[in-house]
Amino acid sequence: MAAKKTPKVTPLMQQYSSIKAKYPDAMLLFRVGDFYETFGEDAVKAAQILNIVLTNRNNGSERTELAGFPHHSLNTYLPKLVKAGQRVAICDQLEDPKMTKKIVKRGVTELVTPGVALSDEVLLSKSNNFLCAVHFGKKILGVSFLDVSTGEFLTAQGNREYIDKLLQNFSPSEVLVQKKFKKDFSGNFGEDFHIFGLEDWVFKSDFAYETLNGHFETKSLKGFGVEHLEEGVIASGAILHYLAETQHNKLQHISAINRIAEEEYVWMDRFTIRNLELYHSTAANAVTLLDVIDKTISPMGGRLLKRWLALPLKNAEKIKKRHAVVEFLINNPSVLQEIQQHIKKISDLERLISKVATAKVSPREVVQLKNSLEAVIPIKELALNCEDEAIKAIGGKLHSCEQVRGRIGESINEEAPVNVQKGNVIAEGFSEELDELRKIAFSGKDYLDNMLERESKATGISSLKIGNNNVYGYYIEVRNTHKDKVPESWIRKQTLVNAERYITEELKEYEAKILGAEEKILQLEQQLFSKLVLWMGDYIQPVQQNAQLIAQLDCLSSFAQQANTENYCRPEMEDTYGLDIEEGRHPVIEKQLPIGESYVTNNLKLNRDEQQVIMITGPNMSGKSAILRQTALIVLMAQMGSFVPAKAAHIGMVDKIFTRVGASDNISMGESTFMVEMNETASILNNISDRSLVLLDEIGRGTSTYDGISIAWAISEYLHEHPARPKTLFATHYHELNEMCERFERIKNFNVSVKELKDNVLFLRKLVPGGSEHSFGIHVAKMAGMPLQVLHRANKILKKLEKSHAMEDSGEILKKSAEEEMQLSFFNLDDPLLEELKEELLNIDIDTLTPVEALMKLNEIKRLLASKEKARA
Ligand SMILES: Nc1ncnc2c1ncn2[C@@H]1O[C@H](COP(=O)(O)OP(=O)(O)OP(=O)(O)O)[C@@H](O)[C@H]1O
Repeated sequence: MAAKKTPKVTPLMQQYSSIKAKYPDAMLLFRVGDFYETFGEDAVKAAQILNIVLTNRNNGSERTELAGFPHHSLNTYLPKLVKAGQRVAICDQLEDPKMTKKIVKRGVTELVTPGVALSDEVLLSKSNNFLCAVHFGKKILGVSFLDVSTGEFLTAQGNREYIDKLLQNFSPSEVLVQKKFKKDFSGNFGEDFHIFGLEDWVFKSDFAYETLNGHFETKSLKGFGVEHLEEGVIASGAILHYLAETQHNKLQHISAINRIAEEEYVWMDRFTIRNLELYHSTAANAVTLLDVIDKTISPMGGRLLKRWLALPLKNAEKIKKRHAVVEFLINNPSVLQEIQQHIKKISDLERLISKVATAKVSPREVVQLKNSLEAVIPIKELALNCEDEAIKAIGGKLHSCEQVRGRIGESINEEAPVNVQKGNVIAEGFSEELDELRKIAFSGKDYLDNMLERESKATGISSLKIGNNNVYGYYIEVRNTHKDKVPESWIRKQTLVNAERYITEELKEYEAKILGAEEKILQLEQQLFSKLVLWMGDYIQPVQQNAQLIAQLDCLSSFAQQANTENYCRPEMEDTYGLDIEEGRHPVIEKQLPIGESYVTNNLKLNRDEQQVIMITGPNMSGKSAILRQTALIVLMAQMGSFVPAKAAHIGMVDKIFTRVGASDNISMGESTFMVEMNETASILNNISDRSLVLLDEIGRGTSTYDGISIAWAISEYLHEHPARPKTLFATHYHELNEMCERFERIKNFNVSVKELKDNVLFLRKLVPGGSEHSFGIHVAKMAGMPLQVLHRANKILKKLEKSHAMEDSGEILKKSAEEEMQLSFFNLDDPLLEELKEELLNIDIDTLTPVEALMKLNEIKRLLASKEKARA
């Protein structure tokens, strides 16, 4: 019996499988003819993401899914795949199919991942696209960020909190970690990132130093000031390794690595960045501060503004310099207008030059680059003639890039196409050879007519004809009657009934020329273009420098324009620890008020001597949070160099801003949320300095009233007693906290005033001295449309509660010390619980315990005892 024939896998699929095996984590786009095809699971995913047809095909041994799209649609489909979080390996044909009889050689030419993207379709113009690596060192963590589309490469190292803050600031599109730390990463920094695991050996010190020094062609990294940051360097090494892995080898634009100079910037942790809604917001469609203040024109300006916002300065001199420029631009509107007019003509210089470095630039983009560099010239001249020293300095540093502009101008056609294959890239007059070829290709008929005329005259044959066929190419046809006049040098090729066909030396030459002319034109254009792009590699740094300087001017102009239209004032940076804001406003809320309503301004003063902690009480919705946030935003805007929404502001430099917002709903979030809130608050208390600004919004409300009050009290007391005396705003519902001002001299009560009407309250939104008597939650419920029945019932309950509450002295409760609580009657010596408690207590290290931790401990002990008592009952 004949053996059953096993169907053979086709050679194409064999090739596919061997390539796919090398990229198991990526979707493989396999070029077949004019299509990119995907197979199997990749095809299922691609069809779903791209909404293209999924088919089946028999590839020999089995059926497999298949989905594909035309190769010229790559730019449309690739970004969709990457945005969906796919890593995409592009597998191209590496030789011309016409040149081989065997199966075409194929290989992966690029691996596009969310963090390594150069295509405009994937990138957002005003945002960086960072690839990040995090190295979990023994004691500290290292981090590195690279935007391959701009060439910016940064590194830092520090504790978990610091790395967390940086991850928030730079929001990377992809994070590389050691495979074994993938879980730790999510545990520490959340699930919001695309993580990719790399092998352990990549995160080795020797390998990293070698890789970086190799890339920069240096002996050490001292020149960049990062040699000593071993953990950071390891992370940076992993990034460069990953780029090589993903077939990104042209990285000339990554010309430096910089340390993120932590000490130069205001410290804001992740909660602060989120709470203040600086540039991302938890609520969909919510407007961020960046949305409101960003008046930049260029993409690089937009990116820099975001960076300035994420990293406000601490150096008063640098801050004042920016303020001075903004003031100058406000006072010289024509200069401002002119600068902005020219910036409008500048494209994304930074990304264009990166494309030059990676050889991904198109002819049209090269022309854009030239035109952008041309627009820099009038800015340079204007800046050089400016009275303002800082602008003048920018003018001095702007590069005129004459050679690049000149070379591009003379070599590239102003109307060059996007695709070099389309031709007409190189300008006329740049290459003799090219001009000659073009003449042949485009004026072939004239040439032949001329030749015919010449030959007719020379031979005296009037009926000569020039033709062309597939077998003999170009020929001259002579009718039999004139056969005898044919010169000897002509070579006879074909005999027809009435005529003979000949070729001549000239015709042969011409034919060789014209036949290849068009192909040669394309080749030559590509060659010349590549040569130009390569040559431009020498100008990467000056162009990058121009991009940076233009970005700075753009940001400062944006500040000036915003200050003008929104009536901001120049903040005074003072050598004090105080904060004095006159008629301050919230820059975002004021833009969102319904037409006809105007923002109610508020004065606010904080200092370390008299008014260090302000306790702000007031009903829900009265505007407590707005005051807290606007204070932080004004400080932040001032220190990033902007003018501020106030009539006047005197600011003693702030070095850290902390904000905490209490969990509003302890039922849905569970008790653990409360503990998290406490832990987060504890971390503030461990990090405060004498220049810190602390904003606490309803801290402690996620628990029972007395727990909440106790905790809020303890925190405020701690902040007041702390030798650093940080400036603090505390918004709270607990009017009980108003008692604190009697015991602590630098705690002051304020409330956001409301006018009580018969059944309602009117929000006046003015911050006025003094505490408030009771809370107004029910009034707000009414405004929110709560049914009357519910409101009546709530009113009754409130009255009852207030009555019983009056009998207790809340101050007394707070004074109850831990010792007293321990002397509870059910404490029996033979009780095993006592042992447990004794151990707990002996293990407490009083020297390092913060008040909040003490309270939490106390809470734990109380709970233990309570459960015991319950068991007895
Ligand atoms: N100074 C102001 N001028 C005009 N409108 C304001 C002002 N302050 C706040 N508002 C408006 O009132 C709303 C509520 O303000 P905010 O959230 O600050 O109140 P709150 O007292 O913190 O409330 P809750 O206690 O519920 O958190 C804001 O969204 C804004 O629309």
